[in-house]
Amino acid sequence: MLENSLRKSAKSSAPTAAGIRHPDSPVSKPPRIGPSFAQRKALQPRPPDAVLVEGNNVMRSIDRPLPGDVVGRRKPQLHPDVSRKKSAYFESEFAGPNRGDNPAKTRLINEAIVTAELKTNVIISDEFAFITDLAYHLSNRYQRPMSSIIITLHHGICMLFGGTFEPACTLTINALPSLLQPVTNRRNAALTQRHLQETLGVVSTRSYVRFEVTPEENVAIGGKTLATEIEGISRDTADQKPGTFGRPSRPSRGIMKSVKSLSSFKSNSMIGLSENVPTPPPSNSGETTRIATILEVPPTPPDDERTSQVEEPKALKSAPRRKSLRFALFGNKISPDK
Ligand SMILES: O=C(O)c1cc2cc(O)c(O)cc2[nH]1
Repeated sequence: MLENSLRKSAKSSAPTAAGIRHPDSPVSKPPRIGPSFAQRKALQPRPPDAVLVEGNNVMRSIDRPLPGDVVGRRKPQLHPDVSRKKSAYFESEFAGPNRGDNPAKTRLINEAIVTAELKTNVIISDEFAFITDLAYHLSNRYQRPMSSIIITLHHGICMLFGGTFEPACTLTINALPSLLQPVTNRRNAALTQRHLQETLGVVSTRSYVRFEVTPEENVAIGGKTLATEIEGISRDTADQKPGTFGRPSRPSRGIMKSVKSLSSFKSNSMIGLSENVPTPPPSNSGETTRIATILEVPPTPPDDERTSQVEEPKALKSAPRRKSLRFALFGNKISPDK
């Protein structure tokens, strides 16, 4: 597709274990190949494992800074329970699940789509693994099902970032205003840039994340905006209140229609994980694999999603690699070297 010299030179460079190749920069010299990602990860200084809640296997760190914390500033130590509740409060306030009193509306909002567009000059040979990992990361960050995540990936493109062609990327995230609050953005920027550093090998200083608020009026599916859909639900709910006089509810445009329209959209045109619809095969293989059961609401972010101490690796041509979500989903069905 792209036949420019950047891509050609990148193509000629040896692929790494992760199947990711960084373009040889015509401007600055490409970095020397260093130790593998696993070796670098093992060498990285990591804070000692957090004290676990006594007597069980809860793996969540209690020393993780809360959203809005200035890392490094001394703060009074909170009791672990208080700390966890406070963290959970922020997580649920700024990212779903929203718990309104209208279930149909709540569901629409909790399943509102988050789109992400990633552009990078790095060449990713296993697009499926990369995009699946990113989708899982965003599904976790924004607390919505995988079927509510849309990602477009443009890789191996010609990108001049801050005057050099070193590995870099831009990521634009579109979501409803409630999901893109300043505190949430601060946290998600750090966590997502760290994710990109680990999966793409792009240091956070060369990864530009842009959060774009997209109001309900500005998104549509099936010819109807989300705002219209929500208004319809509210109107129908008001109509159905006992003792109120409103227009009779029309079954074809009622609550169930609204919910059904979204779910049928999800199962028909999206991955439809809960429906056991086959997922796209890895781009480099012809096989079709069924995804195992996946939780509708993703689990609490794993312990490794700490915002602090995001290490900047030396610029390396070797590909970073971390265990793909696919292995959690598919077990041994896919060979790890794909
Ligand atoms: O952006 C969304 O998540 C979104 C838009 C939209 C429009 C619509 O008519 C629906 O029924 C659902 C929906 N979700």
